[in-house]
This record gives sequence, structure tokens and C-alpha cells, in this order.
Amino acid sequence: MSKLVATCSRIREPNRRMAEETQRFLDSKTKPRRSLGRLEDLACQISAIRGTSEPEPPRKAIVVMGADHGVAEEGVSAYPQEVTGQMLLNFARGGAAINVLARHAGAQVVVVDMGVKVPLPAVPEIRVHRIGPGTRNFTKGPAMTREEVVAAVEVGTRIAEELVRDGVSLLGIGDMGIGNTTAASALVAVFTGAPAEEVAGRGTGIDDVAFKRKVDVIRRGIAVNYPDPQDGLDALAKVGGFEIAGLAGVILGGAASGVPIVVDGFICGAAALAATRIASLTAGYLISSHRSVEVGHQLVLQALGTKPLLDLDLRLGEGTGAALAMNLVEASLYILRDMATFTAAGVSDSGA
Ligand SMILES: O=C(O)c1ccc[n+]([C@@H]2O[C@H](COP(=O)([O-])O)[C@@H](O)[C@H]2O)c1
Ligand SMILES: Cc1cc2nc[nH]c2cc1C
Repeated sequence: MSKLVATCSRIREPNRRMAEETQRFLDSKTKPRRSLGRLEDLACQISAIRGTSEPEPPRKAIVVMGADHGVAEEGVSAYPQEVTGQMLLNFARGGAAINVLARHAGAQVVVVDMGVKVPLPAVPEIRVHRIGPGTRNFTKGPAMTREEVVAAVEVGTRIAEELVRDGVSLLGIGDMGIGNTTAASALVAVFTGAPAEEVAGRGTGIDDVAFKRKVDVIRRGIAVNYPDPQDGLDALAKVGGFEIAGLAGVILGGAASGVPIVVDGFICGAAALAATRIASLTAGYLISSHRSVEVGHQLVLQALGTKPLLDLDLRLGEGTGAALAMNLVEASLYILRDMATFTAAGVSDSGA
């Protein structure tokens, strides 16, 4: 059995009984029933995933994967391709938005080079798992081979499993890749059946001319490669990216290890959709952190059946929305652990 098949076979449905027990415990605390709204839902979801009605506040890590995209040569981004590698070095030095927000959330940042165009200088803060020097331009054929996509997904599953083994109990995911909103849009068009012009957005801030080009590139990518919407690996290989495949792997590995995964914006959402096509039970392990400005993200959220926690007009990527949402996830577990019950505090309950 391949490593990936073995990982997927370990994914279990979250334990609904634990969620119910946690809800009863929350109902015994000094507040009108359900008055902490979605914080209560979060605590219940995490109880079900962790398999305990009293999960401890988590140890957090955000896996940020970067890679380049052959399709960038079509002129679909507002920024040059070398920014991908330069930003990975910025992550390594601790100076990017994700570093600031992860520090605020108390989360470790794990930076992974999945295949930027030009190899980076070796630094201890970047894990190097290069599948190649960027994907191939998917308007001319598949972005990668079946072997490459499996290798990329398995990088992610391994990293997730290793982090959980080392004590991490809440994972976040983030992406970096010039051109990757084009790849993510193509994936979302494949998985949802929506037309390219409804899925594509402005990414890093392209003008109307580049936007038209982007829509055409997405259409051609799908027409040339004919990705199978029922086969997550096929779609990822044909129009995805190394970092998107790797992040789908982090989700699969996290779910197989019994930890929740906080998903960032549009690109991570496309990775999450791919993960659910590879193993449908992963859906119960996902927490959508925020609603991205990228228009296609709404389709992703609908397809995942999740409601985002935040709506802050973010469109940066890197895992920034995931880092912000981790504060809420953690807060829900502090409520569960530390809030007094009606009985303990001597406060009268409604009797309901
Ligand atoms: O996460 C999002 O929703 C998001 C929305 C728009 C852009 N981005 C980031 O911008 C980069 C891709 O934009 P583009 O225009 O080069 O396709 C990539 O590094 C993403 O992390 C991210
Ligand atoms: C500077 C820069 C930082 C980013 N972080 C994620 N995507 C990005 C794209 C650019 C262009």
C-alpha cells in the first residue's frame, strides 16, 4: 500500500458524541445557553476531532509552502516570479506579515520550499522539498506528472505527521507562489464546475487586460488537460501547483493524525477542496479562517460547506488569516477549560 493510501485510510469521522458532551459542558457554564455562538461550535468541533470532551489549549504550527508556477509566463500576476523565492527568505528571517501574526498567535512557522524557480541559499529556517524548478505551464500540457503530485502531497502528509508527533495539536496552512491564484482558480473551476470568469479574481492586483488573459489561461488549461473533477490528484497534477498539492497533503496528514487544520484564503481553500476529493472525511477537520477578497473564495467556502470565522478584506495569503483565526480557536478552548459552571459560581440557571 502506498504511503498516501495508508495515510488516507487512517482518517476517521470526527466523534459526534464528544461534540455533544462538550456542548452539555458549555451549557453548564455561567452564560445564557449558546450565547458564545461560534466559539461554542469551535470547541465542539475540536472535541470531536481530538476525541475528548476536554481538549487542552493547543500547541500551534502554521505550515507555509512556496513554489513557482510555469503559468506565470503568461502574464497573469502583477508581480515578477522571483518574488516567490525572495518572500520565502523573508519568512525565514521573520520579517513577513505571517511571522508577525504567527508570533502574536504563539504559533511556530514552518517554511517549506516545494520548488521555487531558482534554488535558494541554504538556511536552517527553510525546509527544502523541491519537486522541481516550478511547475510547467499548464496551457501547454499538465503542470506536473502523477509521480510529482504524489511526491508533493506526501511531503505535506509527512510534515503534518511529524509536527503532531512532536506535540502540535492545531495546524494552520499558508501559501506563497506568484501565479498561484491562476492555478487555484483552475482547480476551483474543475471541482465546482463554475466557469473561469466567475472563479478568477485579481490576485496580487492585476488590471483589466491581465484579468482577461487570466480567464483565457484558465479556460485553456482546462481544455488542454481535461482534469477529472472526481480525482483530486489528477486535477492537482494537471492544473495545480507544488505548494497547493503539498498543502493538501498537510490537511490529509493532519486529519489522519486527529488534529484540526485552520485553512487560510483562496489558494489554501483550493488545496482543501482537493484534499476532500482525495479523502472526503477530511472535511470535518477543516476550519475556514476568513473570507478572502478573491471572488472565487466564496465558491470554495460553499463547496467545503464551511463558514469563515473572519471577514477582514484580506488577500495576502502566507497563512495570515489562519494565524488570526487561531487566536479564536484557542480562545474557545480556554472558555471550555476555565469558565465557571453555574453550580461552582453559585449563579442561578434558567432551569431549562
Ligand atoms: O490567500 C488569498 O486569498 C490570496 C488572494 C490573492 C493573492 N494571494 C497571494 O498572492 C500570490 C498570488 O497572486 P497572483 O496574482 O500572483 O496569482 C500568492 O503568493 C498568494 O499567497 C493570496
Ligand atoms: C510582496 C508579496 C508578498 C506576498 N505574500 C503572499 N503573496 C505575496 C505576493 C507579493 C507580491
